[in-house]
Order: sequence, then C-alpha cells, then structure tokens
Amino acid sequence: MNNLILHSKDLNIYHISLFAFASTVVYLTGLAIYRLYFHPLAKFPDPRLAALTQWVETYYELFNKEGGQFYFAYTDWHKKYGNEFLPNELHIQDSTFYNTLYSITKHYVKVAHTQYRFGLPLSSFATSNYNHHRLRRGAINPFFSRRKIMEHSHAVQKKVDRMCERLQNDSMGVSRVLGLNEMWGCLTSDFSSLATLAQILPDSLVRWLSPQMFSVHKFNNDMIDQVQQIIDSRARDGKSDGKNTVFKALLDSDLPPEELSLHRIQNEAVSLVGAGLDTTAKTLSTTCFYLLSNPSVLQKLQEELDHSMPDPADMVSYDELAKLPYLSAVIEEGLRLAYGVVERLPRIISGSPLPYGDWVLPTGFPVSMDDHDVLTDNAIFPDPGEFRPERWLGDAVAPDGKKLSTYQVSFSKGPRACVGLQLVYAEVTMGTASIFRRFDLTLHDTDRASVEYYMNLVVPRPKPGVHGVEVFLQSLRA
Ligand code: HEM
Repeated sequence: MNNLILHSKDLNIYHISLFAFASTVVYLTGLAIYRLYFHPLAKFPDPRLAALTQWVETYYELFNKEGGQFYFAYTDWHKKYGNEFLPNELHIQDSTFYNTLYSITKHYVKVAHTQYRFGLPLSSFATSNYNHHRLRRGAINPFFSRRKIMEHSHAVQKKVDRMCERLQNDSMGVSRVLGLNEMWGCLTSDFSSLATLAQILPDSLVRWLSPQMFSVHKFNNDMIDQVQQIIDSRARDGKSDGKNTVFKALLDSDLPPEELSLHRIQNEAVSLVGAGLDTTAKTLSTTCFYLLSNPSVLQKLQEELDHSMPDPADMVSYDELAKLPYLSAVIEEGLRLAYGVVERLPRIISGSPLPYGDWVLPTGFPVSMDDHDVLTDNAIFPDPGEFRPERWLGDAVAPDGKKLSTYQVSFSKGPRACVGLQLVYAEVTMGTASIFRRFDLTLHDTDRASVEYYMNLVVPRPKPGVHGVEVFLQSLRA
C-alpha cells in the first residue's frame, strides 16, 4: 500500500514537472516567435537577441566589464542596424528628432514600471500618468522658477564664499592636493545652500541630508520622521514652522489630501534632494577640468571676470554674472561635456502614431533617446570632444540653422524636463566665477580619463580606479 502511494506520488510529481517544463518551452517558443515576427515593433531593424529578451540589458548593465555598459553596446548596434531594439522599446539616435519626442506639447508619459527604480514611486519624478504628474509638478514648479532662484541666489553665493574662505585658509600654497569632485560634492550635498536658497527644506531636515554621513536607508527614514513632525505640528497648531519651505507650500496648496500623505511628501523631498547632488557636482568639476586644460579659454574667462569684478572679494550678483557672455558660454559648454544624465529617457507614444522619417512609431510603446547622443553629435557640435565655449557665443546656431540652444538637452526637454535647471545654472555660474576669479589653480595628475564617460551609473562615471579631478591651489588672484 505504502509503495503504491509512493509510486502514485512520484507519478504525479513527474507528470506535473513534465507538464510545467513542456508548458514553459511552448510559452517561451511562442513568446520568441511573437517577439521576432509579430510584435508591433518587430519590423524595426535590431539585433535579434535584443529583440528576443531584455536580459541582454541586464547582462551589459551588471556583468559586462565593470557594468554600466549597455549604452556602449547599443551604440555599436546603431552603427549596424540604425534605429532599433529591445523587445518592447525603440531607441533613436537622431538629434533632429529630440525636440519632437520630448516636445512640451506632447502628453507622452514615462514607463510605469520604472517608477520603482529609486524607491520613490510617489515623487513627481517617478509619476507616469500625465495628469497626475502635472498636478504634482505644478505644486513644486514655483519653488524653482527663475524669479525664485534669483531672489535667493545670495544664499548660494554666501555658501560659495565660505567654501573659498576655507580653501584659502586650508589648501593654498601648501602643496595639498584638492579633489574637486569631493569639494563640489560637499557644496552640493551640504545642502544648506540648496535649502536656504529658496527656503526649500526646513533647517532641521537639512542637517540630515549628507549622503557621506548617512546611508540612503537611514536618510529616507529620517526624512519620514521630519515630515511627520511638520504634519503633526500643523495638525496641532494649524501651521508648520512658518518658514517658506516646500513642505509648507505643498501642505497649503490645492493638492487633494491624498497627495499630502507622509510618504508622498517624503518621496518628493528625497527625489528633489537626490536629483541635484552628483549631477551638479559632476558638472562643476568637469567645467573646472576643461578650463584648466585649456589655458587660452581660461585666460579669456578670467579677463572677463576681472573686468566685471575688479575686487575679487566683491562678487557681483548672480543677475550680473548671468549676463557675462563668455562665462555663460563656458557654463553651457561645461554642461554639455558633463553629459547630464546618461540613461535612455523612454516616453510612451500616445494619441496618434508619430511619424519619423520613413517609419511610423506606433502608439502604446516606449521610444527613447539619450541626451549624451545629442550633446556629442558631431553634426550639431563639430569636434564634440573639444571644450569650445565660443560655439555658444552670440546668437549661436547649429550647422542645421536652428538655434544652438535647441540642442542643449542636458536637462532634457518637454513636460518632464528637469525642474532644478534654474537652480543648477545659479550654482554652477556662481561656483565657477568665484573659484576662477579668486584662485590660480593647476591640475595635478589628472587627464581626460577623470571626466570621461566609461560606465553608466545614471550619472556618467570614469573607469573604476581612475580618480576624479585633482588640483593644486597655487595662489590668490589680485
Ligand atoms: C547638472 C545638474 C542636473 C542635470 C544634468 C539634470 C538632468 C535632468 C534630466 C535629464 C532630467 C529628466 C529625467 C527623465 O526624463 O527621467 C531631470 C529631471 C529631474 N530633475 Fe534634474 N538635473 C540636474 C539637477 C537637478 C537639481 C539640482 C534638482 C533639484 C531641484 C533636480 C530635480 C529634478 C527632478 C525633480 C526631475 C524630474 C522632473 C519630472 O519628471 O517632472 N535636478 N533632470
């Protein structure tokens, strides 16, 4: 009897396994045939393996070399196949199409499942639905307007002044190597500049915003505590701490109550803080590197700075700095060669199919482009690897006759473009002007490898083992 039961159990497991195996084979074969021949994107040229499975991306991002290599793989595929790839996504390399795909008039959305990428699914950044995103974005936009940033720019300058003071006292003439990535990283992650800038975050919160000191996990939890306190204090006293913080405005806004939950506000806060750290620091150190390795460019910049600020201790306002043509051109060129965010930015085509050359891009599927492709396009920026601020001077036009600024896509374009753009311009302009008006610096043991794009970690990273931009602070400038 026992034997019989055992036998029948074995038979069941055997049959179930066989059935599961056969079903899996049939399913995968069917899926492969569908993806290769019947999928709405199957007609587009692609490497067959990439059309078959998204695991190709996983392989390049995690296991090929040091990881972060998928961009380079599909850049090679483009040379062979044109515009192509992935079972469920089209990728296009064509700068002239960028402003069409990321047009402000289009209601294309981000891919819903990517909302979990940074663990902040309730932030504006992660929101996929067009109207929902519009609602959330509308509540934070006023804090980052040009007018608002101008109003509070003195706070950024104060922060930069303090940093310059420290440099003068600690690093000048003592043969001490100064790591610019770390220096600018401290400035952007210190966050009192950001916080005081538009009184965006309450002071108590700012203390917790240094990623060097706290893990992301702890940071997120602390943020929850802080937001909870603000909500409690409002419930108790009918108001928060009276400061013009982004929380106060969010809580006072017309947003419906479900938009004002603890986790929603925490997600928004963390994304606003996180989005501006590495990106801004990388732009500043890249700009410094290219200035220091192009003496004639640096000389022109310093002549302009000296002329507008005869006394290095007396910096002119951001409003004035932003009007200096050569400085502005240097900032644009620095932003361009820092490459912004190096990841595909997929948008799902909706409404009606989108014509593109001889193709028609079907609705319901993501189409993506890379900012890096545009920023380094030889047809738009001749000799794209050269740091040449002159290309931005005057009413600069691209070789195709369009305004060159059309192709300044470091912050992307359209409804999902960077909300912090004006803040970045303020920080980078004041940071660059202050350092180069006040100090003579020389590069130390640093070449282009330190700022090159070797791997994609959302922000471009150099090859592991290559250190960041390092300098000596030689002397104070008169
Ligand atoms: C040089 C510095 C920066 C660069 C190059 C940059 C670049 C970008 C890019 C390319 C996007 C579009 C991403 C996408 O479509 O998925 C973006 C979005 C965003 N950025 Fe920035 N960013 C910078 C600094 C900042 C700062 C300082 C803040 C904080 C105030 C910020 C906040 C955001 C937010 C909230 C979004 C999402 C916008 C939305 O989906 O509505 N960024 N940024």
